[in-house]
Amino acid sequence: MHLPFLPFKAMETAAVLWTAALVAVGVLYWFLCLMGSAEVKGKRAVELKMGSITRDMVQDNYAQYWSFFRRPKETVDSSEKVPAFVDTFYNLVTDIYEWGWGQSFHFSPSLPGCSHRDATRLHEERVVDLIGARPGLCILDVGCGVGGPMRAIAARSGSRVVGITINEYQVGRARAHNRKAQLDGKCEVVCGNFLQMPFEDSSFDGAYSIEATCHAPRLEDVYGEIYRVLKPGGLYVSYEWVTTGLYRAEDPDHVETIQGIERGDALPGLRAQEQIEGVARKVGFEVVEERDLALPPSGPWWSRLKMGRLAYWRNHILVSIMTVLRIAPKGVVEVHEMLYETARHLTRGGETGIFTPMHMILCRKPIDANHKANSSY
Ligand SMILES: C=C(CC[C@@H](C)[C@H]1CC[C@H]2C3=CC[C@H]4[C@H](C)[C@@H](O)CC[C@]4(C)[C@H]3CC[C@]12C)C(C)C
Ligand SMILES: C[S@@+](CC[C@H](N)C(=O)[O-])C[C@H]1O[C@@H](n2cnc3c(N)ncnc32)[C@H](O)[C@@H]1O
Repeated sequence: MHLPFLPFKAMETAAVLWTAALVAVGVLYWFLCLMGSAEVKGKRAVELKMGSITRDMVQDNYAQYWSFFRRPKETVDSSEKVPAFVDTFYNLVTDIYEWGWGQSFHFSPSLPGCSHRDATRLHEERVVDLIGARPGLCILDVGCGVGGPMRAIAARSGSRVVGITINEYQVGRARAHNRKAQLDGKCEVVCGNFLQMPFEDSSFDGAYSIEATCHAPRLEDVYGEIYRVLKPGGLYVSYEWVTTGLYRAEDPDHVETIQGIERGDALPGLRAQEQIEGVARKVGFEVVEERDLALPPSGPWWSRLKMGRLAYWRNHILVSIMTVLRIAPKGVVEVHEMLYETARHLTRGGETGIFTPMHMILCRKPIDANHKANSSY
């Protein structure tokens, strides 16, 4: 009487097992391939590469980077090697940034009721108004990353934008994004060092840098180059990473936070807010306006970092699984851990108010600059 019931039970169990297996495969696929892709889709977890570094060299490159930027600030500061290590840094982090943050590698004030994506775009479009970018002008993006800001600024203003980055891998990514966004007619990307730019004197109508000049060992070198390539009367705006007036060098917590930011972001040494204006004037600029865009009424720029904590854990599990499966090269877990630590220090810097990534300075190259320069020789 019970005989027909047994096979039915076995079939039911098998069906349950098969369904569970299928669901598990589906969840794994979703976890590995779909989830955690950048806000503007383009990078997925399974596509993480380490820039132009070959798989077997990732761990070595990370070790070299870490031992260089862990050194006392005074020895990093003056080193001629900084641009090469910054290049290594971006080989290591570019894909992780795109995957976990998007195509714009900077912060923005959080705005109530506004998505991160919109807040980012508005922070970028502010540049258009500040430097008066418009159709027919050619604008320089100093330290352009993979071109998120460049595309927003070209689309909004109608200007042609030329970006420069030291990292060859970013050049390839930026050009691919430009083509995909059908902005390759307006946006151009060049690989080079912003301390010695491959551009003619007085060749740009305007210029901007978003969270990039902090990588220069001496700010006067990059500001001097920007001054050189700008046309007289041209405007330049920069969003600078600086310590604020609340920073106390005698407070060990402050020092630990700032050093943590420097180590994890390839910075030769953060400058103080009040130094920026003097450097701009020293190279010849007139300073039109200077303001910390992080101050109220702006919402906290670090809230996006805090909200992302759960996602960082998921990402940590993902990169660990992918390293075990040999999909990602060895060393990615360490790089990811370094970024996690950096996010902690950046958040602390924001919460204590000792650090801002958006000290805005707007400068003009004097209209009679070339005349002045010629007559002084
Ligand atoms: C201007 C610079 C970069 C600023 C930011 C774009 C990046 C600073 C710290 C980065 C991140 C920290 C944590 C990562 C997280 C652990 C990972 O799972 C996903 C990516 C992060 C969120 C990553 C994204 C970019 C940053 C916010 C510097 C270099 C001058
Ligand atoms: C944090 S990213 C910001 C990128 C971009 N401005 C954005 O907001 O998305 C800093 C950029 O500066 C570039 N950079 C740093 N040092 C450089 C140098 N010496 N010459 C050229 N580019 C440099 C990096 O390659 C990177 O593209």
